[in-house]
Amino acid sequence: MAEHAASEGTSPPMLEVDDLVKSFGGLRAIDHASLSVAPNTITGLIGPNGAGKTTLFNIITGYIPPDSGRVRFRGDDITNLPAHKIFLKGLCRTFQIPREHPSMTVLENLMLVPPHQSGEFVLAAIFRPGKVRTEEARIRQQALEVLEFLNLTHIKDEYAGKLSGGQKKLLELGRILMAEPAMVLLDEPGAGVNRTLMQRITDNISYMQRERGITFLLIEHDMDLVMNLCDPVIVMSEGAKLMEGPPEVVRNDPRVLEAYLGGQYAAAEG
Ligand SMILES: Nc1ncnc2c1ncn2[C@@H]1O[C@H](COP(=O)(O)OP(=O)(O)OP(=O)(O)O)[C@@H](O)[C@H]1O
Repeated sequence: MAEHAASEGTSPPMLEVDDLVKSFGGLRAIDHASLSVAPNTITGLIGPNGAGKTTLFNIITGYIPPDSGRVRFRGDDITNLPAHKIFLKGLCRTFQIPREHPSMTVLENLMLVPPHQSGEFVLAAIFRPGKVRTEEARIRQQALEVLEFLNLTHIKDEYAGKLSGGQKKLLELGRILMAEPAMVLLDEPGAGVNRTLMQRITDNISYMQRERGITFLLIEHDMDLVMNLCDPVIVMSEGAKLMEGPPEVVRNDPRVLEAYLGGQYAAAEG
């Protein structure tokens, strides 16, 4: 974590959001939001309900256009690019990776992920079967390694539709590893999972950042997960960045408490 702090400011940002604005009718969901994510960090994005976190993710990943402002990924302006082009640039959101195919095995599900497999093309299979076989063998080997890493080898031949909710979440992380993106946006990876599984998910995200150099930006309401995993933490409130800092600083900042309590009071009054 200290390494991140040391490298901040020296390396160019992985992701930059510059003065974004997005309104839905009369409601300004994103209100001149600017923030950046440093490479090789697990950056947390927190904030009360309605702060604009999901809308921000939707704009970054090309699902909705902003009214104004820019998004840059590894220095490239990606504002208004279609979602699939952003994905191919290496910025991936978990649900962009196709959902598991319930009638295929866990192993087959992983093997489907990498883009541009020549095995997908019938003509390639007919005219260059050797190349297809080699590539398939390589992808199979990669999938087996991912399964071993996630401790899922014992269920590699199970149908994905039969997995428990927690196993499906781990398979989702496996699909990220297969896609080899530069950056992943995660929307509440800890939602609806028990503590043991939460720990496995946390460990896996840490591993992907540490060993594979993947940068993460994750929305999470579970403060334990945020405090254990993320550094820095960005706090959003009313459509813009309220503050950013290491988890222990954010946790104790009175502005953050006020933003959350304000939201709760508003909800209670509403
Ligand atoms: N498609 C939409 N049409 C109209 N209003 C929307 C739309 N999407 C989001 N909003 C509104 O924009 C505001 C920000 O919502 P958003 O979902 O981005 O917040 P959030 O921080 O992700 O909240 P939560 O933590 O509850 O998921 C909210 O007031 C929401 O009702």
